[in-house]
Amino acid sequence: MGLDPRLPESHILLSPHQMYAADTWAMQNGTSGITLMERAGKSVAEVATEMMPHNGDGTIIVLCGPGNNGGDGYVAARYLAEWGYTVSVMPISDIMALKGDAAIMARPWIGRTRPMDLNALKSADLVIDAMFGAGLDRDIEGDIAAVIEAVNEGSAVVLAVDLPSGLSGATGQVQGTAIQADTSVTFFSYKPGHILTPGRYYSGGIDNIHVVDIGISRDCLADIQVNTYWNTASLWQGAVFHPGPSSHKYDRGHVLVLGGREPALGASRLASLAALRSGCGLSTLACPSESYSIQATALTDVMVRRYDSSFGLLSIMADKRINTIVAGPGLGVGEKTTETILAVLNERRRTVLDADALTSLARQMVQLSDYSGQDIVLTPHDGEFKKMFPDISLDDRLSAARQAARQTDCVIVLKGVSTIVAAPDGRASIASNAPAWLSVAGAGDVLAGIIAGVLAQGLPLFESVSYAVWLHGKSGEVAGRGLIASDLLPAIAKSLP
Ligand SMILES: NC(=O)C1=CN([C@@H]2O[C@H](COP(=O)(O)OP(=O)(O)OC[C@H]3O[C@@H](n4cnc5c(N)ncnc54)[C@H](O)[C@@H]3O)[C@@H](O)[C@H]2O)[C@@H](O)CC1
Ligand SMILES: Nc1ncnc2c1ncn2[C@@H]1O[C@H](COP(=O)(O)OP(=O)(O)O)[C@@H](O)[C@H]1O
Ligand SMILES: [K+]
Repeated sequence: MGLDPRLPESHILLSPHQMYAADTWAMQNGTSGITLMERAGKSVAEVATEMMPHNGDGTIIVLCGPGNNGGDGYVAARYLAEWGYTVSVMPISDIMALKGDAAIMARPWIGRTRPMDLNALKSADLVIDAMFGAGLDRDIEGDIAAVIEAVNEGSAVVLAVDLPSGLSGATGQVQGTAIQADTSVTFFSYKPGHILTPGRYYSGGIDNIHVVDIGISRDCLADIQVNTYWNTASLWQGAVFHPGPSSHKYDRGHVLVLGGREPALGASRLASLAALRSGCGLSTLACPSESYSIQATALTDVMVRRYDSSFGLLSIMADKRINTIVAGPGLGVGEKTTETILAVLNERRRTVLDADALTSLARQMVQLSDYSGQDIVLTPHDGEFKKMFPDISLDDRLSAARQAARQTDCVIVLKGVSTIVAAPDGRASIASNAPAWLSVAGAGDVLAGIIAGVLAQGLPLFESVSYAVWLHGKSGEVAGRGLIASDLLPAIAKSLP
């Protein structure tokens, strides 16, 4: 079982560097490194027993690396041997070169230590991967890569200690090659690499990543600048708006969606309906005269207005109750769209820029940072991101989203399997709840509408956008396999927390 996302602070993610700070804090406040390692290794052994036949049959091999991850491995091997399992250690480096806590923990190991044997690894029942964890600092190559490949090709069930070896805890990327684990045991908190993809899959999937308490007090967090979060209820539940008995629709905001011309008329309809479903009080779709009658006929719950120029748009926006704008879905790419967006931005409402708006802005190189201090959300998928930020590499998506947020002073929603929300102040959330079948035409339009519908309710920006991304993923799960974008609309209502 993974961590319960409703637990307070379960959303905190610590990078490997921050985790070192937490370990150090614990050691300076009375818990020795040996004690932490003893608890870490014991918890690994406990999880291992759940992965083995209960009659004690089967063989376990513990692959031990040159650092403290290897130290955890020696402790786990000792407990498993004590509990009657057939366990051996296969070190991947010279045992005499072990240092510090790992050297101390290797000493009491009196069980079988065997030389590297790839065939034995392939046919073991369980392999415990204690090669590298937080200390991975370069790509895996050569003999160690061959060990990893043998484990991945073999039939053994694999338990990773802290992180699958070869996986970066900071980025979720594979460095050279990585262990494909069935289960992982990590300490104190998840790391970003467990939630980001592909790291989440290498770690065994979110339900198979155990977070265990090794006695580090939460007080350490006061000294660590936590700024990365798992996008779950514990992050935003305090910020979600629950209408009270006397609440009125005007308390819940009014979203204006800018619609365009054929052939993408459905996109803006999806966004305007998604906004309503997400709890805003009113939703209006403004569209050019030529598409007015089509949109007005298609929509019952959304008000439809016409505008043919920026001036026309401004007269609609003279209604100050309109507090959130969505521009992009079906709007068309070009100078006219850029002009419309600039007119909207000057009105200083909360604004979601998606799809065609992003492509248009990328072509015109508008300085979004000129609108600094305004609540603007950009929702690029990878293609749009590359056009908007050609100088930012997407190899490390978390850093990329953060960099773009800083550069534009906007909130960036970098869409994908693990959608990232990054704020200009450095905070970022990573979602893990979107099912693969959410990737359908129009799903992005629905997301833009959900974000606007939540933002219209006036709650804090970063938490609101993170919540909206979660709600979108949850709606995909509720709508189920085979969904089309419009199926998400009724599913939003069923997914509201
Ligand atoms: N006292 C502590 O600090 C605790 C540490 N813990 C464990 O310690 C781990 C971190 O320990 P370390 O900092 O020693 O780091 P690791 O044990 O993850 O690895 C560091 C060692 O691996 C080598 N290395 C890194 N990348 C390599 C590559 N690509 N190819 C070959 N060699 C490579 C480094 O040169 C170094 O010798 C955590 O992941 C966790 O499992 C836990 O026991 C809890 C307490
Ligand atoms: N493999 C995947 N698993 C889960 N969600 C995904 C996956 N691929 C894409 N998504 C999500 O699907 C949505 C697609 O949005 P987008 O690319 O804008 O599509 P469109 O423009 O057709 O509406 C985004 O919310 C994205 O995060
Ligand atoms: K490991």
